[in-house]
Amino acid sequence: MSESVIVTDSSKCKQCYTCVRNCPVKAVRIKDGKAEVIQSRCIQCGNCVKHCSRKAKKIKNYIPATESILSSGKKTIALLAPSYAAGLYPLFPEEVIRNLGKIGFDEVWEAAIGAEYVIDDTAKYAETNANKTLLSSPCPTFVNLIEKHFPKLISNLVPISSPMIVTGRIIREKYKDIDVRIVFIGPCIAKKDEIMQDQYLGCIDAALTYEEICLLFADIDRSNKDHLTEKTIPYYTASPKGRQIPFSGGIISDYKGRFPEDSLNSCDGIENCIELIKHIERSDRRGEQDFQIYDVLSCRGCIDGACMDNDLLIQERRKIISDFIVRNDVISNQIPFREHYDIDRGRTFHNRMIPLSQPDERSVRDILARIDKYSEEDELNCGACGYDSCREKAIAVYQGIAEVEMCIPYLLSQKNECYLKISDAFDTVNHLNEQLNAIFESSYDGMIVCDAAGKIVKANSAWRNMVGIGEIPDTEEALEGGRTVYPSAALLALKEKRRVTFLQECKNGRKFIATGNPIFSEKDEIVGVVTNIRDIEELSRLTHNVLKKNEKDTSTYSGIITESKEFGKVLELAAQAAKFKSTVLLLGETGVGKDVIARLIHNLSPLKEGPFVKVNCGAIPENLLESEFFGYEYGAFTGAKKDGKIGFFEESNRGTIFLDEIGDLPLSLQVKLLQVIQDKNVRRIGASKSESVDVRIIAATNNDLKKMVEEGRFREDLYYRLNVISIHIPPLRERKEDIIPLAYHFLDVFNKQYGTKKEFGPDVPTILGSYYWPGNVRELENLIERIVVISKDSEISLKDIPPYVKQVSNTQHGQIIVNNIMPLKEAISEVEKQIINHAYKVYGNTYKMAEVLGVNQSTIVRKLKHIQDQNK
Ligand SMILES: Nc1ncnc2c1ncn2[C@@H]1O[C@H](COP(=O)(O)OP(=O)(O)OP(=O)(O)O)[C@@H](O)[C@H]1O
Repeated sequence: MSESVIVTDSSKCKQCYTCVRNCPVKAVRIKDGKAEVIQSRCIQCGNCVKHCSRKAKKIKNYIPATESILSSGKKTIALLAPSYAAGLYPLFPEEVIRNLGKIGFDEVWEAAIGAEYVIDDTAKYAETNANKTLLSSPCPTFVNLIEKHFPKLISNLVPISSPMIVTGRIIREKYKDIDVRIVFIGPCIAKKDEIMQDQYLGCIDAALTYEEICLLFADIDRSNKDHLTEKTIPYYTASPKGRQIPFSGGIISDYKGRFPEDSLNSCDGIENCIELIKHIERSDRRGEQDFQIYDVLSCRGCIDGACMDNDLLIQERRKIISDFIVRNDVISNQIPFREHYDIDRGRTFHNRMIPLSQPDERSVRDILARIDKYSEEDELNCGACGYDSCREKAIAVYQGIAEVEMCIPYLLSQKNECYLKISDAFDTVNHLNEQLNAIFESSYDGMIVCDAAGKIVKANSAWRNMVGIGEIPDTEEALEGGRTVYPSAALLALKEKRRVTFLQECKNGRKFIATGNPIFSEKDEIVGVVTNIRDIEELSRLTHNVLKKNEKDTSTYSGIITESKEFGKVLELAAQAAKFKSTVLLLGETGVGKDVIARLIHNLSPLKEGPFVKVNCGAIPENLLESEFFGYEYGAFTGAKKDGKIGFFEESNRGTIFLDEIGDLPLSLQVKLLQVIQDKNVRRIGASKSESVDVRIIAATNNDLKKMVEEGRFREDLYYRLNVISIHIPPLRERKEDIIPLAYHFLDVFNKQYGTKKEFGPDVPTILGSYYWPGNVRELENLIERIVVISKDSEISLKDIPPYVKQVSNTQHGQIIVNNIMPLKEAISEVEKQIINHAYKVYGNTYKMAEVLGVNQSTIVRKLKHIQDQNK
């Protein structure tokens, strides 16, 4: 195989894929992001060279070879392509000939001389091969196209050498006894390849483009040696017949009269050529033949060759050549070439096709999936990769000539994802730093960080205040040296390479519990130490104050403890309801505080001086209910007290009757209750007349009364009578803020009750705060009582907490209660938000949260940030 005519300068290639896009035969391979021409597929049309804005495509340079030819002392002949008059414009032909002489050529020949033979030979061949469609062969790009991509049509090519080769052979025949050197000058890249073909070796020695010859001409001007090198050289010219070959259809224009006009056609432009080939293949298959001879040129004629380097329009070039065709007076010594040489003008063609492997459907889909294209919808076919469709590109990937990452939309989405990850990581780091600083600075403990030499690199204000130091001295002596603290936990931890805790005294006389924590590198070397100091006395004072403050804040409704918004609303509603005598219905699970609220309403109401009578409707035997509620007269029934009995209603006259567990009231009594509410009258059993009563009714239940009404277990009319003002008291798990204050409250209550001074140890309130509390406040109250009674030490520690509380707290197995119907996505994000918020309140530490919630710490940081942003 001949050497590459077009190569890529990879340092200039910038992955724009323009060459891939413009290559009509996909002869560009992308490897490691760089384009390279696949010589075995390249047809040297020059499209990639023309379209590369980076000028990264280089064509084989014959200038050095030409220069050595010119200085070889041998007879040198310049062979000008038939388009030269337009290609070298604005140089006029006479100037071109003169310049060629100046740079050292001995003669100039027009390749159009050989064209005359080619035209005749093609006609003769056509006459003897009338039964097949013939394709002219002077255009080397078109010949490459057939040989490398459509070899089936090789037999359609006219086996005649090009005008360049034919003229070259004539020259060699004419000067067969002389060692001549021939340099072809033309507009074509493919000519550089043609001269290297085995069958033409030794015919043409170099093939220059017009641009290259101009560079050599430029040397004349630079050397300013015009007068020294001036010589008149022979110039062999062709007839008009040969000179028209650079036009599209140039060969067949001579055949008028010789062939029927409807048997001749021309085709130019590479895309049209490919279409023509497909058309002929189809026609051949069908045994049809529409034209006998096609004159084919891959460019729009040689006048539009790949290396026509001037700015002329094609029409202007056409005009120049048309004028030139009939000019016979270019220079004084031009020699119209009329000699005849019987040389070999034939040629052979070869099948040079190297087929690429074809993938099956699955392989294509696999490749597409690698760039997130799973369905046809994902295939954008944007063409940015140089291929018309994602599928074509996937096939090219399979064939090893494209790279899967060449997809710009995919790369952009990757870039965005990457950017998001990086910015997330930055956010996380910043956030962590901020958090760390905030924690460090706001810590109640005094904290310092020292380097491996024991020099303080960071100290929080608590530490400075506690040890009584303003500025931290910038020396290793800052600690023990100045006896700021003694002994220094930091220095001891550094020395002993382990965590140390002991009582430490400061210069100002204060004593602290100090802990030094050495920090080790991955190589197990000490890189520093973090020390914290804690003033135990101060801490206990503070705890006491906090508890006192809590008591004060939460005692607006004496004995009722709350810190939550939810329960705060209940209190507000209760206070509002208390102002009127309306019936109030309290709804809520067992132990949530319905009793507490009922008493509150009574105490805040105008009836507060009157009685508050609580009746547990579920606890009274059914046969006694009526008499308990309404009382009875003397001798009303067997077993009745002698002097009769006053009922609950009468007992609560001018006060409040609190009907707890109202859902347990049998239907028979529900009717009677309804009457009392409506008539405000009660009649004792056995009595002849009713007594009026002035009672505020508060009912409570943990049942779903509405459902009971639907099921016929509770009277609807009574339900509406009771449900004038309903107050829902949320369960404790829905107002977690109340748990810890209530826990402290009950601790206080039972300490007083049992004469103890028990305290919660570390982590106990946190564990209590995380428990699910199905029995609500009552369960909490009972648990604290039990702990106070049972725990042995004055500090209540985790071992005193029953395992079921710890277990549920630790594993967060709390049941999630769903009250509303909402879109699942919203619900999930709401649950996530609540869990994260809750974990944050409980742990206040993203690492611990991550551990408990079973996700990465970075996920926690990101989600927390998202939640906080939402709340802004
Ligand atoms: N906010 C609160 N502050 C202080 N103690 C409370 C509070 N809420 C409830 N308690 C106490 O919790 C215990 C249970 O409360 P309460 O009896 O009011 O609940 P309940 O809803 O009426 O229960 P049940 O449905 O079982 O009758 C009581 O000892 C009560 O004093």
